[in-house]
Amino acid sequence: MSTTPVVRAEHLRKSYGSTLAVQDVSLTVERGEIFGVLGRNGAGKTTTVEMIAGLRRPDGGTVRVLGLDPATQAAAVHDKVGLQLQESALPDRLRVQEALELYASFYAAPADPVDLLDLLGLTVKRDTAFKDLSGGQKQRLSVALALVGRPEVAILDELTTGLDPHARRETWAVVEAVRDAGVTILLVTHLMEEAERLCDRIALISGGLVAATGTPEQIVDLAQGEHVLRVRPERPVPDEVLLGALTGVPDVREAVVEDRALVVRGGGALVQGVLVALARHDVATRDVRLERASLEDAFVSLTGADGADAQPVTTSAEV
Ligand SMILES: Nc1ncnc2c1ncn2[C@@H]1O[C@H](COP(=O)(O)OP(=O)(O)OP(=O)(O)O)[C@@H](O)[C@H]1O
Repeated sequence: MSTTPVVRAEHLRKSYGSTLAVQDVSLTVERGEIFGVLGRNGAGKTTTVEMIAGLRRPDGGTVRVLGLDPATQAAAVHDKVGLQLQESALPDRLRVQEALELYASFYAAPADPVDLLDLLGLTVKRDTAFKDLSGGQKQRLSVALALVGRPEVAILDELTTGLDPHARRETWAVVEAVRDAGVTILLVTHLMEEAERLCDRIALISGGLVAATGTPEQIVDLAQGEHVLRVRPERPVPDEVLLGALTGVPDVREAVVEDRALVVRGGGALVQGVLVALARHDVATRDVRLERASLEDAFVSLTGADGADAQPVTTSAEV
């Protein structure tokens, strides 16, 4: 039995003057999942979620949130969507619980601030002024504020940017707790580790287009270089002999020598091909390790060149 998706966006398009921020984005978010919108800075992620939240009107395409049109049914969408946007700021002296109570007063049937403080690990900070919170605590408060209207879906934009690794991990745990409490989550991030750790499915956005959609594993598999094989020769072998042995071996896409180990990227029957080729060149091996390529490898492979804003890709792969 299929249920209505929480979010269905089809062929969204949005320009700012001559900047085509979102060229063609389609995505579907199902109930109960953490869905990641992943891409580099400037890829069009925030513009996409702002159209989903009804903060911006698309130039083209359609959005439905729980069957509602955010452009024409803004009030109804507002009741069902909790928004945590980049860099939310509150008055310095406002205390944590006061902020929650203030936001709760905007809703007819808000969540209990005490429960939210507990869920987000802020109970001990409830009397602390906003300016005295750490970066991670401010972010958790911003999530609490996004949840105060008891939304069915929460949009969290660059939630952990600027946090140290410890605070980041704590925030991830909070996001999972929120999902476990029954809220569907649309998570905007440029951090691949975050997407891999948290998301059930991801839309990888590049140049205003969807480069790939799927689970983190599916996206990794889609990318070239599905596997990374690391082989250490038993005795020292010159680099050129190691690399030369791989000439013509099918499925090898890239090979380098790192710290005396041969590191080979490729797909298909990579292990067999490499080990047979080395044996033919009398290279005995020990310590053979096959690793799956990371989402980071896939990200680079699917969104083009490394570095700043990626070039638009012209194909979209739905997996
Ligand atoms: N209000 C605006 N006016 C003009 N151009 C804008 C505006 N907002 C975004 N842009 C441009 O649109 C493009 C997409 O921006 P958007 O913020 O959607 O990307 P993003 O993927 O969320 O990036 P980031 O991670 O840096 O927030 C960028 O080139 C950006 O400079």
